[in-house]
Amino acid sequence: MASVPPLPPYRPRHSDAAALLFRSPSFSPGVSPASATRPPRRFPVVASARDMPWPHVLTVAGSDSGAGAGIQADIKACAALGAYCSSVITAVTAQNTVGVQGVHAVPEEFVGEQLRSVLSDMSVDVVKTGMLPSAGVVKVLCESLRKFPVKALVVDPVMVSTSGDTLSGPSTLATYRDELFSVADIVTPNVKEASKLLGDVSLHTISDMRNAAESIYKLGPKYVLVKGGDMPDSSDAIDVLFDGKEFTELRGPRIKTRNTHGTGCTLASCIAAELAKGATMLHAVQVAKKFVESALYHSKDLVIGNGPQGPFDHLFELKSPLYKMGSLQKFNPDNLFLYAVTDSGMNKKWDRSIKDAVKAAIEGGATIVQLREKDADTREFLEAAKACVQICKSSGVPLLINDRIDVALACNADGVHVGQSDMPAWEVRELLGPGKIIGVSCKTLDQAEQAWKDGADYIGCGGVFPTTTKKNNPTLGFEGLRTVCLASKLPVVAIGGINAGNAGSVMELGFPNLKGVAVVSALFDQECVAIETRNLRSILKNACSRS
Ligand SMILES: Cc1ncc(COP(=O)(O)OP(=O)(O)O)c(N)n1
Ligand SMILES: Cc1nc(C(=O)O)sc1CCOP(=O)(O)O
Ligand SMILES: [Mg+2]
Repeated sequence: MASVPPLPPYRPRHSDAAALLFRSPSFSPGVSPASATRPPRRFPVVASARDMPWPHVLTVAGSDSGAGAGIQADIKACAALGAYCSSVITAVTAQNTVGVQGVHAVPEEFVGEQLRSVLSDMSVDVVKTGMLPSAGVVKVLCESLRKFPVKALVVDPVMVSTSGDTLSGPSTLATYRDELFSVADIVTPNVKEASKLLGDVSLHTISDMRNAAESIYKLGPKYVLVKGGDMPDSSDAIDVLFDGKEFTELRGPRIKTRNTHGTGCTLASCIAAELAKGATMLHAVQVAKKFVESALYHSKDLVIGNGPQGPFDHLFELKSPLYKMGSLQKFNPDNLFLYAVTDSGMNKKWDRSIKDAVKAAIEGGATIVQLREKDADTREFLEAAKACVQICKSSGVPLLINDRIDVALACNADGVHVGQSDMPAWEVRELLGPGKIIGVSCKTLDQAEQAWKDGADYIGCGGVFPTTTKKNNPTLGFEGLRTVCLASKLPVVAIGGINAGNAGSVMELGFPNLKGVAVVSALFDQECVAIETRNLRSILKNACSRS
C-alpha cells in the first residue's frame, strides 16, 4: 500500500488555544482585554459533580513499565474517550520497546483485595481484563464479578505480547475458556491468540478468522472480535465481529508505523469505555477501531525507545483541540440512500429559508442532508447551520456542511463534504477528528483510492447526468460511475442531474457499494420539497426491490 500522506510538522496548537483561553493569571471569563468592546460571555453553570454520571471502566491487567500497553494504555485510552478508569494490577512487568525483560505476578489474594476495594465502593460500569497471569487470578476475578456484578465484561485474552513474549501459560488458557469466556460480553483475540485459544489452528484468511470467531463464540461470550491487524498479506487491517448470527467485517487502512505497542489493550479499553457510556456493541467496536487507527496515524513518526515496537500517543487530541470526540457519530452508509443537498440560489428563488428547506426534506424522508450554500454570508450561514443541526439531530438525520470546515466545527455538524479543489480530506480529518463524517467528490479510481487512504467515510461520484446546478461539471455517465464504484473501498453516492425520471435506473445498477443518490434541483428547485422528496424516496425503494 502506498503510504498515507505525511503529517504536517508538529505545531503545538493546544498552547495557542490555551493562550487564547488563559491570557493572564488574572483572566476571568467575559472580561479578557480582547472582549472589552463585546458583551461579557456567559459560561453555562455546571451541575454539581454528584449529579454528573461518569462512565467507569475497571481494568484488571498488568503494568507495563514502558507505558505503551497494559494498565497504562488502558487508563490513557479511557481518559481519551471520557471514561474514568480504575485499575487492579495483576502483574508488574519490566518491559520497553525491545520486549519483556521480566514479569512479577501480584499474589492472587492481593488481586482479590484490590478488586474488593474498587468494586465494593465505586460504581463500576464495565470491567475490562488484560494480562491475567495465572488460573488463580482468573478464578478470583470470576468470584468478584459474581459478588459485584457489572454491566459488561470485555475480555482481551492477552497471552502473548506483541513482541512475542508469553504473558500467561497453558493452565490459564483452560481456565480462561471454561470460566471467563462464559461471562464475557466480548472477547477480543488477535489472530495469534485466537489460534492459541483453539489449539494452535492456523489462521491465514478472513474465512479462517470467521471460523475462529464462530468456534470461540461457542465458548460462551456474547460477541467475539477476531482482530486481523497482524495478518501480513493485507493492505487493510480487517477485524471480524461475530454475534452468534451475523459476521461484520470492520475494515481500516493499515497504518505503516513501528509504534503499534499496546494496540490490543487500547482497542479493548475503548470498547469498554464506549459500553460504559451506553453504546451498542457494534458502535463501541467501530469507535474503538477508529480511535486506534487515528492514534496510530497521529503517532506514526514519533520516536520513543530504540526497540522495534514503540508506543503511540493516546492523547493525540490534545494537539488538535478542535476535535469533538464527545460527539462521535456512527456513520452508517445506508444514510446515503436519499441525500438532500441544499442550494442557496434555489432557496432564494422559492423564498424559503435554509431551515425550512431542510425541515421539508426531512419530512419527505431524506436520509442525510448537506448544506451547500455557496453564496450565503458566513454569519447567516452559520446561524442557519446551527438551527439545522438541531432539526437534524432531533430527527436522527446526519447533517454535513459543504466545503466549509470552519462552519462545520462552529456548528458541531456531523461532518463535511469536500471536492478535489477543497481542503484535502486528510487535512479535514486532522481538524475534525475521527468521529466526524467526511465525504469526498471523486470522478476517477485514483481519487477514490486517495479518499480511502485519507480517511474519508464515503465518496460522491458524478455527474452521472448533465446538470445545470454545478457549472462546467463533466458528465461521467453510468460507465464512469461503474468504474469508480468498482474501484472504491468506500460507500458511494451518485450525484448530478438525478431526478424522479432517472433515479430508478441509477439504483438498478445494483453495485454493492452504491448506497444512494444525492440530489439538489430535483428536491429544492421545486414548489413542494417534502412531496418531491417523498416521491423520490418511493422511486428509490421500488428500484432497490427490483434490483
Ligand atoms: C454528495 C456530494 N457529492 C459531490 C459533491 C460535489 O462537491 P465538490 O466537488 O466539492 O463541488 P461543490 O459542491 O463544492 O460545488 C457534493 N457537494 N456532494
Ligand atoms: C454539487 C454537485 N456535485 C456534482 C459532482 O458531479 O460532483 S454534480 C452536482 C450538482 C447536482 O445537482 P443536481 O442534482 O441539481 O443536478
Ligand atoms: Mg466543494
